[in-house]
Amino acid sequence: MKSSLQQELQTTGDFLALTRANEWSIDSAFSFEVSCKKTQAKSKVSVLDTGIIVFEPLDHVSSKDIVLSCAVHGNETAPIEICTDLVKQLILGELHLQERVLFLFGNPAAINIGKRFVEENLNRLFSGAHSLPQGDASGLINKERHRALALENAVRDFFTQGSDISSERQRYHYDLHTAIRGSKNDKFAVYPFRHGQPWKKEQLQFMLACGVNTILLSHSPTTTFSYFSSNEFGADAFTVELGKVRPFGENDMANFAGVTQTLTRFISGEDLQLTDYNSEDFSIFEIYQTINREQENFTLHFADDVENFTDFPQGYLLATDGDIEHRVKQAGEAIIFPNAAVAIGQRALLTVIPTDID
Ligand SMILES: O=C(O)CCC(=O)N[C@@H](CCC(=O)O)C(=O)O
Ligand SMILES: [Zn+2]
Repeated sequence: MKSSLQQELQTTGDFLALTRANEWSIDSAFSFEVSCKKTQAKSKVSVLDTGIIVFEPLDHVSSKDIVLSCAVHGNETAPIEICTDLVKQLILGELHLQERVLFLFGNPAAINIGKRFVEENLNRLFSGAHSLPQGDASGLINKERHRALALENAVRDFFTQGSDISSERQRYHYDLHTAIRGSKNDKFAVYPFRHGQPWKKEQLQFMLACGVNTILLSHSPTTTFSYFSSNEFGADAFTVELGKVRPFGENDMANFAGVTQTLTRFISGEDLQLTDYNSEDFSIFEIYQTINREQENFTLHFADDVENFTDFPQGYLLATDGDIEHRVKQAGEAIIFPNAAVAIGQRALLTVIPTDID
């Protein structure tokens, strides 16, 4: 017998509503079949937990396992709207499903309060960090830590089950975010550390098709979600920043048409219409300084409305952390993700310098 959750979901396709109504878990998982109204292809839809839903083609063998995540930070609404819309189209049979897709709505309770997180920043809890004491949250067992573990398990199961279907598969994880500040480059992506493996031009071409022409290359392991999937499962993974944090309904979705269109084509197996790689199409940076807040008394020495990718002269004092001064070391060094209010021990600022991948 269908549960009321299932009935509601199959009628409305509104997975965000189900997710928001169940902040940390649902009573029991459920699954059902849908047929695409255009192609008649059948898919299996499995709701594994709140905010965790898998779509799997039933009529053909797929070759890609795609993870699309949003709301790892609860107030980053544009990605939530994009994923909600894709999920709705799939549930209502309006979009052909070619590949296996796992959608994750990371932090439903944080969505409900319109905040980045409830107790602890979820995107600092992956690769097992949920089980380690860290920063001023040392020793805490909170719901975000449980959620990080649940999300890790969902990704692990999804990729592992894919390998049972066929051996030659490609894995992807695009973790969709928005930046707290405005950015000179409105859409950009963090390419997690690849431990010396080459940066993939084809992935940058995919980003470009999404309207993302600015890439930050990371040179060290992090506890972010995209690094987890890249490092542990060999997925092509990015943290993708789509504009600036705004409340639901205030996003200019036309600004994200490239992302929506490219993700739609990707999951439905249409030609992605990627252009040939041309370095001039991109602004590529490498992460140069990672400045953590280590002291109670941490100050940034620029205004709150200074945008991401603003550069400062060599020697400029960017931040003081107690007695420690953090200054610009190189001409062209620019700031990303400044946030003086992070927990002690966490990243308060990145700097980047221009580079290329040739
Ligand atoms: O704008 C900001 O300050 C933060 C936006 C955001 O949530 N960014 C991610 C980036 C993750 C990564 O480095 O891959 C984060 O800080 O978690
Ligand atoms: Zn975010």
